[in-house]
Amino acid sequence: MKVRGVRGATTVPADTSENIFEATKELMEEVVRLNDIDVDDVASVLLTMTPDLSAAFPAKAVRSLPGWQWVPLMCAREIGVPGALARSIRILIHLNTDKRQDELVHAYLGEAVQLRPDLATD
Ligand SMILES: O=C(O)C(=O)C[C@]1(C(=O)O)C=C[C@@H](O)C=C1
Repeated sequence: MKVRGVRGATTVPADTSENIFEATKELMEEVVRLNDIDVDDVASVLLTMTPDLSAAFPAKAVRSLPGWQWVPLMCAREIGVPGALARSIRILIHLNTDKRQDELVHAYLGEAVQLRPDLATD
């Protein structure tokens, strides 16, 4: 078992707490599904949002998932690089796993697929 990182990113159409909550839950559930993650193997989760998002803490959405209330979470602001993809939420899950780093599947949903086209699966 080693600690590995698995990533995800998504966007929201507007800066509302509902959008942030729903998009974060959807993204987390997709990364969990793609990698068959057991919450007991998760060390921590880092979440970032671009500077144009501030209506809610995305950590709250993660904590609402069944079994995730004890996982250490941290939200931070993404660097505001000019021209970067707007209204973006990113997650980095630190996971204890027997998988190699290249066996983990990262999820870039919707418009966020353009952030890492090299990782696109479809
Ligand atoms: O993977 C992403 O979400 C990206 O936007 C790409 C990238 C990178 O260049 O590796 C850039 C900024 C983020 O903080 C994380 C990773």
